[in-house]
Amino acid sequence: MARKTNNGNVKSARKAKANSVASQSRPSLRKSPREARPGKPRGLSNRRAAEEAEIRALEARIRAECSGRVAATTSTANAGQGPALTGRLFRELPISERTLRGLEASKYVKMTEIQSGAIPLALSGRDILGEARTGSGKTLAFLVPAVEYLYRQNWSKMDGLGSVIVSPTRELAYQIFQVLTNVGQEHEISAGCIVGGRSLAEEQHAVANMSILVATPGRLLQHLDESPGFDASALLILVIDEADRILDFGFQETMHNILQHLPVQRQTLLFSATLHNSVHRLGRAALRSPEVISVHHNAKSRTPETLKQIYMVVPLEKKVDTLFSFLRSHSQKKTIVFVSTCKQVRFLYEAFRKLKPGPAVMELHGRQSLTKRMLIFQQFMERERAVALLCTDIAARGVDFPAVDWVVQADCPDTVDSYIHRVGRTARYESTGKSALFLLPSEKPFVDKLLQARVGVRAINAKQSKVVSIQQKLASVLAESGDIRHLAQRAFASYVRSVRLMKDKDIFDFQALPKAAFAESLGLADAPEIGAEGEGEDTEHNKLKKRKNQSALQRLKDKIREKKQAGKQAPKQDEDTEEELELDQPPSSKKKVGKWERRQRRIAAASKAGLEPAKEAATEEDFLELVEGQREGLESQAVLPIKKRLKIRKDGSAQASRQHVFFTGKNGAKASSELAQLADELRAEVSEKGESRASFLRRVQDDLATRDSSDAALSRSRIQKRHQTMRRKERAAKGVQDNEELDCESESPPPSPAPQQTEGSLEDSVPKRKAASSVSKIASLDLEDLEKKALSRLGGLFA
Ligand SMILES: Nc1ncnc2c1ncn2[C@@H]1O[C@H](COP(=O)(O)OP(=O)(O)OP(=O)(O)O)[C@@H](O)[C@H]1O
Repeated sequence: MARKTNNGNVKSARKAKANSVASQSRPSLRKSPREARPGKPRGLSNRRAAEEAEIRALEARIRAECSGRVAATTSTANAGQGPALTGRLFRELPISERTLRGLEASKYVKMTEIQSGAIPLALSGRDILGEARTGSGKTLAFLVPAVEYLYRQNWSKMDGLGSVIVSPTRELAYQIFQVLTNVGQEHEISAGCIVGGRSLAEEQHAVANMSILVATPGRLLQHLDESPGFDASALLILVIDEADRILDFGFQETMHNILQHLPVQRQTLLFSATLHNSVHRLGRAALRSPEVISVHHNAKSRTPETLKQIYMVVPLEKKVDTLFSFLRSHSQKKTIVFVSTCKQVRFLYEAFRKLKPGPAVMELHGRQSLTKRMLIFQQFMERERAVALLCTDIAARGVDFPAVDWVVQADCPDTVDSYIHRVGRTARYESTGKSALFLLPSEKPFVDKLLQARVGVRAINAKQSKVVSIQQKLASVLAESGDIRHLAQRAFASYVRSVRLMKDKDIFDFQALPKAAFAESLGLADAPEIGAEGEGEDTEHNKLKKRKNQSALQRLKDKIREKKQAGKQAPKQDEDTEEELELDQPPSSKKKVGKWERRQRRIAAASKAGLEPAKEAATEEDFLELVEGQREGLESQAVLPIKKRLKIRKDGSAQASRQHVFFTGKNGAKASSELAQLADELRAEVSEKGESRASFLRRVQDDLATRDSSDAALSRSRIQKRHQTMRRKERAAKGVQDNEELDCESESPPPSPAPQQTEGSLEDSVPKRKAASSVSKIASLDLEDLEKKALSRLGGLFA
């Protein structure tokens, strides 16, 4: 049985037994299994003798059943017509009992199309270029031949590296390795997984003894270059999974260097759900007259038929609200959310952790440590529902999370191929799934590209009533936490930069991005600058530049905010601390609670986040509505109006520039409400006269807004004048002249000093009762004044 070592490698507990025998001779390079075997002495035990007999029988069967050449492109008979499984059993293949037991223990009995197409050819020693839809079982299509080849060669650790599987990401490498340990559990073959992010020295000790390695390209090359005793010169079989991604990731050079270390005479298998031209180019360099197995070549759709795909047109400034609302409406689902950059993941994760959309949120991106990535990966695998994984494209390829209900692409992918891989994280194998793509209005041409590539998507709108605005909440979160504000700035900058760097300028229009509104939607006061370097980040240089361009008022506000935040600054967490790994609702620490209690908790959480609890129960059907009058798959105008709200920051300043800002003086508050009442009355009157309600409303509101502050100042000066007049009259009644009074004052004991009159502290200069009556009088005076002016204007308009 295989056992795991500390560094995650798997070794056979009994592999040493055969080593001494195997090391006596190495198989010659690029021999067919049949040719390679005779030079290799085998053990003498009965079991070994039985295995020898089995191997001989297998080789005979492979020659008879698998060696016939096939056409350059093979499409299976029922390509794309039905379930992934064919009627063919693994047991029918010429493979060892050990592998069969491993497959059956993992519940693999029947083969999928790509397996039944590729495995027999691979067993016969052919090079293969294999293309099949996401989730169609490509992993077994290359693992079974890889294990079998080594078994038939009686390969041991003394022979060096016999088989290597190259994967573009650590997560995928880890997953392939897990499948390998299941399928190969009965074999006495040592296997390991080597990926970046671990100690090279620790791995160096182990790799020299490995017969099969699953590796990321960079780390593999590092070992080939630097690890003493690591010998790949006798390699039998090279597998490149997600070959196109390996090239996209810029691993071309690395792959070519790796190939320099490998024998020319070897078998090579190359697999992906999307094989494009660059893969064929690599294929020419790495493969010898390959068989092209393209299972879904003639299928109606390039994506699984059990996948329902929709898209929504979401303006950039509504994206975060829409994503939050989507998760809230699908709180019991298992969802993967893709965004363009690590920094967006970081920000959304921290923000959503605070605002709690409903499902537990998790984050996965390339800036996490390996340990953390693996932990999150494992945790998301194990969660069955009520969880949302926010991630970058590192989780887009190959990873096989079970039972994912929804894939949401919050940012448009760079290519159709990326789209196909992302949505492929759901509807895997025989299960169903759904995907939603958010497109900016300027990105709508991407739909045509999808349709041209045989990817059917339907236009859907989000129901307006189900989209909640979290902008105000985000602004508060940012005001409270300097760290999250910093993340928001970085998320903004990295997204904008990513759009600018996109190659497809027909889809990605950097100029069309509503940057200020986008920044506001993230809770930021204004858009961070996007410069050539250190873009949008809080570098000293950027801060200085920003300050220079700001108004004096803005600078003062920022200063106050910074001071406040300095007081509240939470202790900074180390990026890789274990606390950060904890989920919002870790399943292990959860006590079993009743339905009622769960609901109460949900309500409490929702009200804490300032959200109405009733909405939390909304279902996906409540959230989505089909765009009417649209042909399936065609573009639509899916606009998502979201209620405009007055955004008041913690420091009291209003956020949106076109908002009506109320006068905040003690008298002003009253005046404002009365003015609003007047405006209402006038509106009713005007609608009778037939003026457009909207234009009138705008006019009166503008008028009121500009007048609020000047009226308040006017009121104060009138009160002052009236008081002075009253005092003068009182004195005149007493027969005292102003100058006499002054003289008197200098001679008599000094009266208590008159309070200084400052703006907004009018009542302090007069007795309280008097002040109150004055305020109401002044307010009504102003109203009369305004009313007269408004009516005279209306009279002019409607005369
Ligand atoms: N023959 C089979 N019988 C039952 N389940 C299978 C079989 N083959 C594969 N599966 C299951 O189907 C799922 C998808 O398989 P796999 O990850 O190999 O797909 P893939 O084609 O490599 O997908 P991707 O293109 O996304 O990498 C896995 O959960 C796997 O266990």
